[in-house]
Amino acid sequence: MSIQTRRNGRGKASSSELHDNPFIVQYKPPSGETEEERIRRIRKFQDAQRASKEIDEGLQEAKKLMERRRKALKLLLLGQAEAGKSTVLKNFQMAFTPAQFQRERVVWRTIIQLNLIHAVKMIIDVLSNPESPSSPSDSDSTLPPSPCLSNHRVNRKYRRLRLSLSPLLSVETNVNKIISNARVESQDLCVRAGGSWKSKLGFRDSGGGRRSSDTDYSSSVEDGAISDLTRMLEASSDDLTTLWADPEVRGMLASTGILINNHPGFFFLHDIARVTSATYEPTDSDILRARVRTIGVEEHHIICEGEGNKGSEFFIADVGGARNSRSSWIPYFDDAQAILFLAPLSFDQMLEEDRRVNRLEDTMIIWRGICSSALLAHCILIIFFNKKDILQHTLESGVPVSKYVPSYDGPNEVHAVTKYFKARFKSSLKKLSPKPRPFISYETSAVVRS
Ligand SMILES: Nc1nc2c(ncn2[C@@H]2O[C@H](COP(=O)(O)OP(=O)(O)OP(=O)(O)O)[C@@H](O)[C@H]2O)c(=O)[nH]1
Ligand SMILES: [Mg+2]
Repeated sequence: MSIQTRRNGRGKASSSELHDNPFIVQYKPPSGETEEERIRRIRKFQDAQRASKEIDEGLQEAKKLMERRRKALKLLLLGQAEAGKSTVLKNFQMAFTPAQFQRERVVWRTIIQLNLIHAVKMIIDVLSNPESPSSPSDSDSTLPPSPCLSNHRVNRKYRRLRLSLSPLLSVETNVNKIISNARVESQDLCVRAGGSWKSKLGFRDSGGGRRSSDTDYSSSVEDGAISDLTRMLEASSDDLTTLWADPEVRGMLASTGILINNHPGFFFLHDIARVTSATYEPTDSDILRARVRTIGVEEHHIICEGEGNKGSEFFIADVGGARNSRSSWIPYFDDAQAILFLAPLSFDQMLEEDRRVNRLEDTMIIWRGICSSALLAHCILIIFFNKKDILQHTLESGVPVSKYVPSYDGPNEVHAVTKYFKARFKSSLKKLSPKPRPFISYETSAVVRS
């Protein structure tokens, strides 16, 4: 789309080409043109030429990107909400683009602080209202409310703690508003697909680019809220430690049926002094434990940095797994070469978006849909039986698989349970796939760095 015409063999435009070119025609000198009009016309012509050149360069860039995209491997991460898709993506980024990931650490620090405060909020809600916990219990067991809250002394103690933590909670609300999409109802921190939430948390891409004064203003508001959060957390460290160390609090959480090991923020409660310190820098393990719910589809272009595979490229699409996000997966089916399907064997858990639906049952329904899809018939399917550590913990704590899956009559032990479900997933692929495909599976704990 260039103003310049195609050239003849000697690098000159032919007179007929010049004559026909609508851009040239538009800027032809009219008869009786004054000197002032001539200068104005030439300036306009030069502006148009500049704009055209920019469009040409943009098109060239887009063409190059499409060509690179055509050659690169395209992966699609699928699975229900909280299956671990974004965590697997972080593993890829840590392994293949460590320098880029290093620059993002600042973002994860704030997310982890918010995750920690979210867990504290959950505890406070339970303390305030033990008979109807704000977070429904994780499993479908119905346990009686805690008896310890009837005690007045205990109530007074929690009221004081809640009061002293209230400034921290209001700062958290401010930061949440900056980065989240407030319209989405969820227990978790939600972000819209795209990198803008990361830049709000201080991540500056190496590309940089000029910032307008408006951007400078909102950045300073955001930076202010984030440093308030850090300051308030440090000031609240002792209160948080007291709250978490209290055996009555633990007892009460246990009695409401909330499985604290399954909630991201609770992991950071085991390390309050470190995470609330003003100089806190998250480790890789912390970042893998951090939780941000994906809404929509985020596509990541990975250009490997390491020696062995430097310059190799692939595209990974990370999708939101909640039920109302699943229709946004379909446009990505066309292009995908391989699907990494995350299938935690959470046999005793319910979906957050519909507490009547068992998580593992839901995962199997999604898997059957993927196996039978004609659009995905050409795709390599790889299944990750993720959250193996949680499965182990659940089984060791005595939760019987047969209570949830009556057809299971094997031992209540990780190896046997995994083998049983693996066979069911494999059989669905064999039965439903439009053409034969190998069953490729791994047992993973995505929070452990590979
Ligand atoms: N213990 C344990 N936690 C995990 C594992 N994999 C992921 N998690 C945690 O589970 C939470 C949810 O993981 P995500 O990767 O955000 O889940 P997702 O599939 O991207 O979820 P959506 O974005 O809502 O679709 C995070 O706090 C992770 O740290 C695992 O193997 N073991
Ligand atoms: Mg996600």
